[in-house]
Amino acid sequence: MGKSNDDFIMTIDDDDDNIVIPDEEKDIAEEEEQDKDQSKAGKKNKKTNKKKNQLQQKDEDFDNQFTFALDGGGDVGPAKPWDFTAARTMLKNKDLERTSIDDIISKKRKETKELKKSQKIQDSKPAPAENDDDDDDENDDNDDDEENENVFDDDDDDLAEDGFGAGAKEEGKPTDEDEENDISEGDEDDSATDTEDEDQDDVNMNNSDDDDEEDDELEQKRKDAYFAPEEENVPKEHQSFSSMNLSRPILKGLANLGFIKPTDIQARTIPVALLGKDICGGAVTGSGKTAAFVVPILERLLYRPRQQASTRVLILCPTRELAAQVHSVAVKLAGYTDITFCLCVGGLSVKQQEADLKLKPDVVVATPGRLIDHIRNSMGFGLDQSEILVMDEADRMLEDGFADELGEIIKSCPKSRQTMLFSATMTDNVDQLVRMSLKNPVRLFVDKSNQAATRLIQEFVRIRANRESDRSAILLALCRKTFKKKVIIFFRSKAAAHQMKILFGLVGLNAGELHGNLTQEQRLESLERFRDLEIDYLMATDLAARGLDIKGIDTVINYNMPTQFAQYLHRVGRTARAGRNGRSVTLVGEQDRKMLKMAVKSANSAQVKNRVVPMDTIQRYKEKVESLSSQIQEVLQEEKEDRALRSAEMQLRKSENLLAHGKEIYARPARTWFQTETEKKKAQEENTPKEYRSKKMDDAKPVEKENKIKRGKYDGMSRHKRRRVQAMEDDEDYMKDARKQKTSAKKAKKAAQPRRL
Ligand SMILES: Nc1ncnc2c1ncn2[C@@H]1O[C@H](COP(=O)(O)OP(=O)(O)OP(=O)(O)O)[C@@H](O)[C@H]1O
Repeated sequence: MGKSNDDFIMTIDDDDDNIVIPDEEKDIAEEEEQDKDQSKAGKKNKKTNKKKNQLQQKDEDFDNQFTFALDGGGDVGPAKPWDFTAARTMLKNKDLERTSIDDIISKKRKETKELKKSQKIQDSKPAPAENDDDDDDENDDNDDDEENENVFDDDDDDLAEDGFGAGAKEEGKPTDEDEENDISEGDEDDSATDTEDEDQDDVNMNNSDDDDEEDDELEQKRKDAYFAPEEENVPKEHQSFSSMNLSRPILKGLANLGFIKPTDIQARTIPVALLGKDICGGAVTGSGKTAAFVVPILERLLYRPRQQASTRVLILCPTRELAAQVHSVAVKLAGYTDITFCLCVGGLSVKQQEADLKLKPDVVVATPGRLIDHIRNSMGFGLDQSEILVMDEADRMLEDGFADELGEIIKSCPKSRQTMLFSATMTDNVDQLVRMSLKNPVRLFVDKSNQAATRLIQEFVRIRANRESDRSAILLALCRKTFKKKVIIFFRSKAAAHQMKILFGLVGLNAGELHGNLTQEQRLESLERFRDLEIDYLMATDLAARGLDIKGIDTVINYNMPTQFAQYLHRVGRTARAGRNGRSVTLVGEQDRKMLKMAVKSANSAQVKNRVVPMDTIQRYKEKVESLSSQIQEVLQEEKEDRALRSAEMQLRKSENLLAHGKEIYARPARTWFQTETEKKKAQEENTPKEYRSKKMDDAKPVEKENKIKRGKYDGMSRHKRRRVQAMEDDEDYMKDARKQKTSAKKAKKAAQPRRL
């Protein structure tokens, strides 16, 4: 039956060997002590343990084999390599009070406790012990903690019992054999044994490989013609930054961040980028791509003519937070130079940015939307002097929502510029790169594409088809018992992230949130509080999936498996960064099987684990969640009312402002956008891109050839459909690659076998 699923199922021994979760290693007695009261003393205790664990873990979980750990690399940088100082100075509405969901939640908790107390007092007749327990289960945190003690034991026992599944054993089926079949299906392709089954499998695969081969050859020819040959352009392997001919101020900036030895992507990118070549770069998450493009930019800028200030470099990022982070790292690296920067992202004061742009900063770090706003509406700002264009998370930029904006930005840059693209999931698809207008780029792919970091343990918790309603209970159980700090949890929607934050708050877990429904101030604050260990859990949407670098995130939990494999890699890439250990836990539904297979296939078997949450634990937490559902609704309602009140206040202010300064306000020129209102609306409604695009192209004459977006095959599809199709194509490509690798390995193996005479 191909490969057994032993490699995949986590046994208790495996667990001991491979899983280092400090909280689980504590004495049960110590846990009892800590869990019994969550009052002040308990919290203090938790903090001390938290610190102890941090210190202990610092030494234990760092991978000394990692390329840039030899000199202390990943571990010696400052605790806060970035901050949001620049972003904070540009916050709008600083004086406006905002809703504090935490206040509403703690008020609700207090009310519940008081209600419970008064019920007990009123009840003159002592309740039978059993009822008392039930009552406490629903409302009392301390008793809930006692449940956890049992749960700790349960969890340890049950980790290996079921082949793959939450509480599958309790359901009585499927049998272990069924489980093995399911999992080995996915594993078979990786098996090294020469079983008949596998040979059959190979025959099937080879058929499709034959079909693919012709296409591949053509594609390969196109690539050979398009890309600059790498060997010619990479002068040599660099073991240190000083061997790269970098100037002293840059070396000092690097040392200041604790960067002593370049990472692989830095060693390969910096020399090529210094030659002014276009670059298409890919390396796993957390491998130092930011410095790989910032360092050569700074070095080149040191030699800029200084007579006349102009904006020479543009760095584009898909999210505001990532842009703020890149800006902050760049400013720190340039700490010993006179290079100037400006952060241009949505959600922050346009006026302040306009003022900064007037000074013609050397480098602008921006999100596309706000940048276009400035190109159109900020007097005197343009990109006609730009010499370098960088697109971080470039593959994301090519997706819908960005593609049109990108075309507009590229149109504003001179053709002679240097262009560099980076992403952990970068592809070398020629069509895409032509669209990004790269010229004869050097392809610098350091790691095997579509892989997670080597120090990442990927766990999966199965959610059976009829048990989808268990998700919140499972998440709560995992967080109460096992993953207690530095956990980022990804959700598909803002509403789900918000509701879970409320649920966590109601059970006394310290959680924050990061998604698009928050004000920019709240978003920055959440990230900083999470970075500074003030909150243990960050409930996030994919807004936080790419690029964010928070030192020491222990665990990434995917409440839902993302629908694209690349997105999965970016999410789990928030941990196990810069050579450190990390763990991801993904709740996998029946519909996610394909994605699960891809994750398993792309990892070493030692990296992949199965986690089982016992059925009785799930049941207990489910009851808890259900008992809190009305309170969640009340909190949401209160929040809604508060928001309505605030919005009314804002309207009032606005009207007062209009009355007082109406003339001045109406005299200002209206801000324009590169699309007409109708076009914008149309694009937002995500409909018929073909009509929209062709109209825009006709309007914008003369249009540079490079901006003509040829995407005939997606024409007429809705945005969602197109994204789905593109994601499926990406995934197909990945599977194709995997099959190809396997076939060539097999061919090589056969070729290596001694031939009969
Ligand atoms: N040469 C170096 N020595 C030590 N640490 C480094 C070095 N280069 C980068 N780092 C650290 O590695 C971490 C990851 O870097 P960075 O955020 O640039 O990764 P990335 O490859 O861009 O990740 P992602 O794909 O998630 O965006 C950061 O904390 C950074 O400070």
